[in-house]
Amino acid sequence: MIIIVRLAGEIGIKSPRSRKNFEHALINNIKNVIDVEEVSIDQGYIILNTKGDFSKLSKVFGIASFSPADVISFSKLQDIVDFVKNKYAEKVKGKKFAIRVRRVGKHNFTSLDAAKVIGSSLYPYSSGVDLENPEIEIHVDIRQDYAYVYDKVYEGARGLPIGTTGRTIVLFSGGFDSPIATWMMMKRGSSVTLLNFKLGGEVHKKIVLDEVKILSEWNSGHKIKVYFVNGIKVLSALADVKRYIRVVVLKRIMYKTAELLAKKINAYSVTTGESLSQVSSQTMKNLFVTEYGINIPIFRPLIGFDKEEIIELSRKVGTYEYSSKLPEYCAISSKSTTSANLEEVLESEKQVNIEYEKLIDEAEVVEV
Ligand SMILES: Nc1ncnc2c1ncn2[C@@H]1O[C@H](COP(=O)(O)OP(=O)(O)OP(=O)(O)O)[C@@H](O)[C@H]1O
Repeated sequence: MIIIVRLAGEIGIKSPRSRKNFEHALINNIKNVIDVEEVSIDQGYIILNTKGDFSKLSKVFGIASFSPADVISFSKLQDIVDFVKNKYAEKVKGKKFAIRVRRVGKHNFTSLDAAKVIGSSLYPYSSGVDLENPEIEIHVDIRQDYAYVYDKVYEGARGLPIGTTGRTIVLFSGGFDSPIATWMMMKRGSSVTLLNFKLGGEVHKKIVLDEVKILSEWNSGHKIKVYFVNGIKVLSALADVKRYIRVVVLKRIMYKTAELLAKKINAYSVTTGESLSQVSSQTMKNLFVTEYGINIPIFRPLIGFDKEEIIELSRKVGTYEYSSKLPEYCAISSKSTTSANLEEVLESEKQVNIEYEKLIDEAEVVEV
């Protein structure tokens, strides 16, 4: 079966060299998720020859849409008309239809001419033409001496192919936000490595891994590594830190651990699920204090999202069910200040004894 894959818009406007790299990465990613016997590139389309189930393409980033198609060669317009009539006369029975023609190459007819004759040949079998709301839409994409004919256009996930924009370390709590922040980075073509401060024992770990399993369906066949560090040990080291700044100090420890891990595995950013002022630790002032002195870009893809928007996305992505099971582990966040004092936080941090290298070395690493 032939499948036409349309590249997500942005890939099409890249320079020829980068476009080639993106196409190459996308083809490899596609091969990771479906059985491809043959592949070629044809003016903005990737053409796949596949035998198996192609539905997994809907979760491969970098694809705008895709269609199973017939490919026919022709020498005159009538050849196309005959093919479409043979294939669709039965299918348009009792239905309003539309013919959509796109044309590239030199021909002695225009796209409109082609649509008219193809349409006229099907008209007697149908309930008429409806260009606004057709019940069946037949597409004919004409090239020089061949054409793609199809009637289904499946939505792709858009974005950029995974693996094309660098690796990020995601601070992954397992709540609603960080899985969606992860998905947003994956959508922009990033490879992700997850870092979880395990605060709720095996229950916490299981929820995280269930979410990672869902996210890996969107990861174009690549594995996702999760580092579970001992969060309880970190919490106990914070016992003497004043309660109202404890959560800010904890977040700084998380950022620092993520920064160190990024350097170890050649990642170039840290991603979090923070959204401006969603909770007290996420006010602009507290984010400033939390990020102070951290020497790696911190990405917060959800910074401008409302909680409802994040939850809606989590239903679409598939993590909602698991995120909703996560109990509130950050009990220390109650009585937190919304305006931490930088000097006070830095001073308290000096009293906390954390061996960052050891935290990472002793982490349990699971690959999903
Ligand atoms: N236990 C944890 N392990 C790793 N990262 C964490 C942990 N807790 C919080 N984070 C990071 O800090 C961000 C903000 O967490 P916070 O608890 O303040 O808000 P939240 O709304 O509960 O976030 P989430 O919905 O992602 O759990 C999270 O999105 C995540 O990136």
